[in-house]
Parts: sequence; structure tokens; C-alpha cells
Amino acid sequence: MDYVDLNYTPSENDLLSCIRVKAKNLMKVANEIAAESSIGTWTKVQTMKSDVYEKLRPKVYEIEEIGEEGESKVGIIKIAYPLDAFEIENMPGTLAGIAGNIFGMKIVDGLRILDYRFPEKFVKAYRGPRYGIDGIRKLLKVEERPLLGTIVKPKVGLKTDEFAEVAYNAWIGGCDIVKDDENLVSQSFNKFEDRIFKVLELRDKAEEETGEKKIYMPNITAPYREMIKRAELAEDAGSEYVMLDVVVLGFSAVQQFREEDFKFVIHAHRAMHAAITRSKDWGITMLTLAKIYRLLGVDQLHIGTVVGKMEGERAEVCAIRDEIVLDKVEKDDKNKFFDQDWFGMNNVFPVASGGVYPKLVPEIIEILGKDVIIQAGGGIHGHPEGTVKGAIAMRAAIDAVMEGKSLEEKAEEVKELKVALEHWK
Ligand SMILES: O=C(O)[C@@](O)(COP(=O)(O)O)[C@H](O)[C@H](O)COP(=O)(O)O
Ligand SMILES: [Mg+2]
Repeated sequence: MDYVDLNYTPSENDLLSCIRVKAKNLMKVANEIAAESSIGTWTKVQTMKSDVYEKLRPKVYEIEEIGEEGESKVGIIKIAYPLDAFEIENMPGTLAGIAGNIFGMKIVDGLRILDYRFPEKFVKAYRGPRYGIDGIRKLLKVEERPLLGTIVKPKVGLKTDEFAEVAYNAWIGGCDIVKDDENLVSQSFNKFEDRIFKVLELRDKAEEETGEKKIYMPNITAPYREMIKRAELAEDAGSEYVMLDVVVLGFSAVQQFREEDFKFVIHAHRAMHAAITRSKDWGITMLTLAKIYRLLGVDQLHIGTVVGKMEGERAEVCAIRDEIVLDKVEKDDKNKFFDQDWFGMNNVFPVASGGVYPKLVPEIIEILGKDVIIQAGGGIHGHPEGTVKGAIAMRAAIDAVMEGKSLEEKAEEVKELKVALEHWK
């Protein structure tokens, strides 16, 4: 058990990992996971140097058995990795070790990474978000209320002009933000190079007519070099934002994009995350991914709504919010397994999206607070009277909360909200 040292006290400089494991023998599997995720393999090797072994060997410093499932024991293990084992500025390289082969080992019946604690030196090796919540509020000139966004629906299929008109209607109705859907890229019926100019032209028109700052989030997700070309187009067209499907793009592309010289606010969509985050026995928690994306420098990130169509319990979604919003996070041993200091790194604006409609707005704000971007696609374009009225209804729902009124009271003032409350009981 070379890698197990239950008397070890982690140092401030260690990268810490907390893992839920299922296995016949927790001690043995903890030892194997520590080995396989660092300098070891299935057998002793004659090529091992004592200094390598001493300096770079991680230590399993906690093993807590929490239950049994069939013949397997279930436990929470914590491993402390010395930073010298990593090229700390290289996120994909780091994850290849601490979140790589270990998932494939026969000896584990379940392995889920619950949380990482990134020490100061590691955190400071990353740029983090360029804007953070304050920077985005300044840009949109919205001081306190939640921001309102929409996703143009149908997801794909509208021609460029049709798409731009829907965007314009959403802005006129009161949306701050209009975004592409995660799978709208540059299909033949709506080419990116056409859409970006057409939509921003109508954005400008909507700004003039409403006197409000309006934002378009174009999805530039594509193979890297093509993504850069689209970012340059967005820059030329006058976009302050871009949207990245961060999970399908990969950690390398997201890290590299943040290190380019663009000044965009980066909106991170997490399509495919649930393939990694949803199973309670396997994978990596969304909280852990969210911490990684904060380091990599996204400014906005989808975290769930609790009350909408996507999976995500209240405690977990609130824990994720804490990790991306707060500067000093305290552990709760339920979703947050380490105290995490972000050493002044900018925070990330949480995005609540997925099956949202006006009736859910008060609950979302009660759960996540006012520093949230509330997005509705179907909940706006599905309004019986169309997009403009749908946006008016969602905006009124947010205003009701800010004014301390019930939705029903507000619906007496704003008939579009009344229609929406009737339609989506
Ligand atoms: O395609 C959709 O489903 C959405 O555009 C929402 O549309 P609706 O408002 O019409 O539901 C978003 O992609 C989801 O919110 C993503 O999920 P999450 O935010 O959980 O990552
Ligand atoms: Mg979508």
C-alpha cells in the first residue's frame, strides 16, 4: 500500500482529489487509483527512481466507508497530489492523470470524482474569467436584476433572415440576451458568416428602439482553427460575446481560446455534460467541471434550474453556484468536499436554463438569487401570442420579483404575463 498514508496531513500546496468509489476492497482500490493516476502502474518497475518516488508519489490520506452495494463496499477517498508531478498550466495534461485511466480499471465497480481542491499556485496559473459578474453587469448596464436571455427556437432550421427576426422580436419584448442553440453552427440554411452580421444589425436597431443594451451570443463551436475564424468574424461584426459548447470542444480548446487576444465575454454551454456528470456511480460531478471551467476562464456557465426540465437537485445546483460565484468556498461534505480559495479570481455568471417559463421565475430567483441569467426558449417562443409577447411576459415575471409582487398581481398590469400563466399552468 505504497500510496496509502492515513496519517498524512495535506499541505497547502497539494492538489486534492475526493472520489466516491465502489469496490470489493477500498484500501486496495484507493492505492491502485493513486498509483495509476500518478507515477505507478500494476506492478513495481525497476526503472523507478527513489527521488521520483519520494517527491511525486501522491498519498491517500482519507478512506471513509459509507455503505455496501451487493458485494462491493462504497467509500469516499481523498488523495493529495504534490504539484511537482504536473505541468500545472496544462489542464488537459493534468486531467489525463488525475481523471484518466482510473475509470477503466477492472478493480473498480464505481468511480466518481466528487471534487478537487486547487491550491494557490495552481489557481494562479490560470487566467480565469475576464469579466465576471460585475464586469458583465457593467457591460449590460443592469445593476441588480437577473438578466433575461432567450434561445432562438426551433434550435436549427430557420433561415438567416427568419432567425434574425425572431432575435429582434425577443429583444424588443425585453430580452437582454439572445443566443444560438448548442447545435446551431453554420448549417447551409443559416450560415455563420451571414447570421452574425444580420443579427447584430437588428441588435443595433433593437438597442436604438428600446434604449437598452442588447447582447447576441453567437455559437462559434467548430474545429479550432475554424472556430478562431468565426471569432474573428464576430469581432469584425461588433459582437461582445461568443458562445462555446465547452464539453464537446474539450479542455484544450477552451483553455487556448481564453488565452487568445479576443476581448469577448465567453458564454459556456455544457451540452453533453450529463454523459459525464449524471451517473451517481461513475464520472465527474458538474461541480468539479464547473471549477475547471472557472479556471479556464468562461464568464457565464449553465448550472441548472432545479425546477425546469433538466436534472439537478437544489443542493447540488446551489453548491455549483457557490463554487463559481464566491471567492472563498466552505465545504459541506455533501457536494463541496473541500474549502476552496479562489484567490481573487473573477467569478462566473450562473445561467439557469432548460424548460423555463414565467411561472418558474420566482422560484429560480429564490433558489439562485438575483445574480443569475434566466434563459427561456420554449418559454418565450411558445407563448400563444408569439415571441415579443413571450419576452414581455418573462421580463414582467422578473420585474414582479424585483418589485416584491406576486405573478398574479403583476399579471393584472401585464396581460402578456396573464396569458402565459394561463397557458403554462
Ligand atoms: O436546448 C435547450 O434545451 C436549451 O436551449 C433550453 O431550451 P428551452 O428553454 O426551450 O428548454 C438549453 O440548451 C438547455 O437549457 C441546456 O441545458 P442546461 O442549461 O441544463 O445545460
Ligand atoms: Mg439549447
